[in-house]
Amino acid sequence: MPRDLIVGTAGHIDHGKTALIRALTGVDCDRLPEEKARGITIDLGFARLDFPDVHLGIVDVPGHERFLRNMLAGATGIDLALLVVAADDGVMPQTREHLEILRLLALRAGIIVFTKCDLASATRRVELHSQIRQLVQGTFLESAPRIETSATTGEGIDILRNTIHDIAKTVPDPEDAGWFHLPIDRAFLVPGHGTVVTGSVRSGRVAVGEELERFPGGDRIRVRGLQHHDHPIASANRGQRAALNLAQVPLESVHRGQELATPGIFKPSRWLTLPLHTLPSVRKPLRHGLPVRVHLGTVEQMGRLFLLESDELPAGESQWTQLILDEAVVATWGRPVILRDSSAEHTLGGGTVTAPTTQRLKRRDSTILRRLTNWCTGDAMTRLAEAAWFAGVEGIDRGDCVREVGIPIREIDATYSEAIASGTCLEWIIGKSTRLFHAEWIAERESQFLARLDTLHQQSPMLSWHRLVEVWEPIRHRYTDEFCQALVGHLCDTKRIEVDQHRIRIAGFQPRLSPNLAKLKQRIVHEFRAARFQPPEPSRFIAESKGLAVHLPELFERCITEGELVRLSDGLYLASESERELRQRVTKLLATGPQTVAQIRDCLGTTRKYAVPFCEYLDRIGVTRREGDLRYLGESVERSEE
Ligand SMILES: Nc1nc2c(ncn2[C@@H]2O[C@H](COP(=O)(O)OP(=O)(O)OP(=O)(O)O)[C@@H](O)[C@H]2O)c(=O)[nH]1
Repeated sequence: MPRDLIVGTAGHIDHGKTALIRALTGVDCDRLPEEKARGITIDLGFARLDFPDVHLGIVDVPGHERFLRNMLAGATGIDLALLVVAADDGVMPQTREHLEILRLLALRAGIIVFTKCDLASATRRVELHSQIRQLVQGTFLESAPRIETSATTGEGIDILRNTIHDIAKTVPDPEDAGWFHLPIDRAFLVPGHGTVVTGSVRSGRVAVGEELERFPGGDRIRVRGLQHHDHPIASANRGQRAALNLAQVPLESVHRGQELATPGIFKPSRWLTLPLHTLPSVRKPLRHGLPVRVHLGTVEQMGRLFLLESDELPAGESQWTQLILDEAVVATWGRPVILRDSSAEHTLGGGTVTAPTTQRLKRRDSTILRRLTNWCTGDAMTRLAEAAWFAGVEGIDRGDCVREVGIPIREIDATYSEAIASGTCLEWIIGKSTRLFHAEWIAERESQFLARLDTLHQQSPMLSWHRLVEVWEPIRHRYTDEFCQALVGHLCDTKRIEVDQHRIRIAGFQPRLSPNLAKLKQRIVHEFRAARFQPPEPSRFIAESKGLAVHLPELFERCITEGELVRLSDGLYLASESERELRQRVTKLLATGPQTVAQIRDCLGTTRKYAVPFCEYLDRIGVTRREGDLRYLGESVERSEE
């Protein structure tokens, strides 16, 4: 199977790009009547150049500075550039600008083509080589082949054709992202067929009959037919020029700048975050808030610059930047963006998108800047983790990974699992969907939550529990209820909190007593000890505890958990020593034979009021056993004696 690649021209107006493509392929790319009349290229032109092992789609771009937006739309999808320089003119403004744009588009392969060499003497040609050597120094074209040609005499055309073939063979196979993406660069009507759009396929594959998503808008459209350089094809793949016949789509609704993609990958956003590099030719520093013209794929959109590191970005420097666009666009990690000034006179700079959907970020925040750098330069797992960190409470899912991490679909599962296995990310079920969160981001939320709970414990040290809503209230506006539930569940699973229905507390929390409460507790215990088998009623302490009465139930609970009191029944307590003595005395008495409640009462030196519930308590715990009016030794005692 031959490979498919896209070749694009670049260079100053009238430097012979269109004539060169005609000489190479026989195709005249200037198809508009106005282009023919004025002798200049206005819009993109297309041709093909096929070799047995590689098929090249050629995009011819205009050189005129006024049509730079069209040049950008064409240059966005190319794999190999032909930088065209007319031998008589030499390096001119758009030679420089187009080269800068190719660099910003992160192009790696290209050829320098000197045209109109029939007009240049041998000395001029030498000069030209030295001029271009200086221009391309330090760029991807530094060691590119330089071919002297003339479309008029045919000089060098065959050599150029062979060189294109050789270089095309060296262009590494672009990674197959596994999903279809085509930025639309043309739309027209074909009588009898309807609307047709064309573009360079940036990734993946589409077949006739498949459904795609169209952006902006996100509506679904069906591909009724496909063509490749005027020939019907069943499917179109990366690196091909493709024409798609769209079913039931009126021409008026389609235009350059729209994008077609496999459904579910893109998410429109008005925010793009990227490290922005300014061109050395920029005349004055770019200011924070500057209105700019943003080119992304074939899209051109007005927006503003938000500098994240300082208030100005001088020429030839880089800085983390957010672009806020007037209307939402679609991007993925690694997609190139070019910025021009608002009046479209100068290219200012560009970069590749790191965060395609992250909303406004805090400026001058070292954590954010460090994490953005990780997201930009890290391996797939690091990028995924950072995307999850920036997604915060939203988390990310597998679909988001394609867009935010820039990895092929087939690698998602492995990267996703690695992030979980390494402990970098946590996978939680939120409502009905499974989302991935950054473990550190979650840890920060957990600390906030625990700190809040701790504050409540400190404010009410006697209270063992707090209502969940009370803990959650101050921060709930930032998180969904489903997220709150997942967070509490995780804190509980990891044994950092205890949950009792809608009440929570820090695991192992023991209420602390204020001095007044400690005194009250001491008095209670003292009185129970002194009263022995005629214990006071708890309600007795209400009057004397004044404002502390509300804490009495908890105070009694605490006396029990600390082993000072034993609860015999509702409202009836004994000091622990008395309860032990009760069991011993009654056991001893019953060892002599069965006894009535009255006999037990006398043995304990108490009243009937207490003797009856004491006996019932002893029955319950198996110390005694009732038969009619008599009490016998219970099972637990008999067992312990066996
Ligand atoms: N003598 C000579 N003239 C040439 C050659 N190639 C192109 N020309 C002439 O140069 C002029 C511009 O050529 P084009 O091919 O339209 O230039 P272009 O770079 O495509 O122009 P734009 O796309 O408008 O920027 C035309 O009049 C061509 O006939 C060449 O090799 N020798």
